[in-house]
Amino acid sequence: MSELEELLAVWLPRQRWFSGKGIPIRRLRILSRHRLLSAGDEGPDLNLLVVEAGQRGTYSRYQVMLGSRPPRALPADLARTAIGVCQVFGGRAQVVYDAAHDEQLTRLLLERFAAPTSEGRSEVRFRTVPGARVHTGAPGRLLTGEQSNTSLVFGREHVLKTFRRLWPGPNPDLELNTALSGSPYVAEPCGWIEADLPGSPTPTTLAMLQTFVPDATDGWVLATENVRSLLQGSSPERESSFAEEAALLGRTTAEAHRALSQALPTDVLSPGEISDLADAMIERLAMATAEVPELAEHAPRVMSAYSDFSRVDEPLPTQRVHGDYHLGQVIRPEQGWVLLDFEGEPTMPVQDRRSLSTPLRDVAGMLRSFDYAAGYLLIGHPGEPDLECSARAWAQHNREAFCRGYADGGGIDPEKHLTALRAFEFDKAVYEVLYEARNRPNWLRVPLDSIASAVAPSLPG
Ligand SMILES: Nc1ncnc2c1ncn2[C@@H]1O[C@H](COP(=O)(O)OP(=O)(O)O)[C@@H](O)[C@H]1O
Ligand SMILES: O=P(O)(O)O[C@H]1O[C@H](CO)[C@@H](O[C@H]2O[C@H](CO)[C@@H](O)[C@H](O)[C@H]2O)[C@H](O)[C@H]1O
Repeated sequence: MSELEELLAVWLPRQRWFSGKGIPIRRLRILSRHRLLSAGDEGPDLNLLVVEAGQRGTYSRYQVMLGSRPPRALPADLARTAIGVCQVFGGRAQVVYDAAHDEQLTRLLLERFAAPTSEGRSEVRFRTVPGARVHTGAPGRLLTGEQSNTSLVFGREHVLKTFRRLWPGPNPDLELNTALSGSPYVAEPCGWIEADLPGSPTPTTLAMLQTFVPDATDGWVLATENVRSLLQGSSPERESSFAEEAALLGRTTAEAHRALSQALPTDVLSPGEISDLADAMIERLAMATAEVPELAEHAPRVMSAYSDFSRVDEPLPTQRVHGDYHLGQVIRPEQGWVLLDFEGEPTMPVQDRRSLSTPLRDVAGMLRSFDYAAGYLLIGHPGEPDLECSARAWAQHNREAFCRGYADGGGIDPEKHLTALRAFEFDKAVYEVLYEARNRPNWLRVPLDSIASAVAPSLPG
């Protein structure tokens, strides 16, 4: 490996968005590198790298936005983002760092959208949506938090989401946001960055530029504030006030699903295909149990739900769906809920995430999230049965409200598909067990407890 590759092999696994945590990187290769921007002779430069990390024989691609400056020219406030000192494009040694923190560079990045050059044959292209206006001038402020990607907010105008794990072809987030463009359910897409990468016949999406939705709070924050205040003994009206939000979210979800089904292909799952889907769930359960042995004691209960699902003999409509739907993926400005992040589950291969699925998968994801909001607040209160009872009642109340809103909004009635819904909820909970074990071991109890306490298919009510 080159000097830079060695440095990146150490830096990459420490990043929140690195999806291969816990498995050593055996080999790291820079697949492509482009000097995107240069602010002058003394830098800084913005270099866009696509690297391939090899772990246990599988190779994953990641995007790294690398800032570089002459040594000793790194401002003090960027020192903590330094990766090391090495040559980037040959020539003099440079200090290299995470460019997402460098406002001088992120400001220039936005300007490239406003003034796309004639870069038709360039390997990295900035694209703007016809008719979209890009407002420049503000630096990109890095959004912190538990993110799978890296998002930069420019004033109150735009968000640039740079995709970290790269998969060949169009990114589903861009694809579905574009399909819903003009609707009130999404932030308007304004542009994207794409590149031709080795081994991929179609351009790969590197980043997506959207309008910023100002004065919005995300659903996870709203829900956990509500359940927390309830647990602290505030009045029951506060519980019902969130149920109204949950019902509106259900309705909005149904409307967004309908808009997606009108804009993009649809199909129907035959009973045979349903049985194949149940087999895939069983496989995922086996994989997760091998990595998280605590799952084993609950496996019979989960298997029985999958087995009931495999015998469902009525066709299920399918379409493009969100794929990783939870309270952290929806924000609430004054005018209503807005859906974000249509990328699907970050670790799933992109061809699976782009395939058609039943909208019940998203319904199940959001129902799990109400359980999560309650379960998360119980982490610090083990062995408090009254608290547990109130938190679970909160979750149930909001799950019911969401399902009612979904059916009222014209979606398929979740109450009429309890067997399928239960299987999808378990499948999501199994995914969450793996996700938490790899990323937030302190949270592992949340999905495990849900699996342990799930009762017969009586949801909702
Ligand atoms: N267009 C937007 N307007 C306002 N906030 C946004 C917008 N897009 C993203 N955000 C904020 O950024 C967070 C992360 O965005 P998301 O697309 O879910 O990224 P990731 O895939 O990294 O989780 C969201 O929870 C939300 O708070
Ligand atoms: O980074 P993404 O938002 O794309 O999704 C991943 O991370 C999520 C956590 O940040 C994770 O969601 C799980 O935790 C949420 C609370 O933090 C909870 O609302 C969700 O219901 C639960 O699944 C998501 O699964 C993962 O793909």
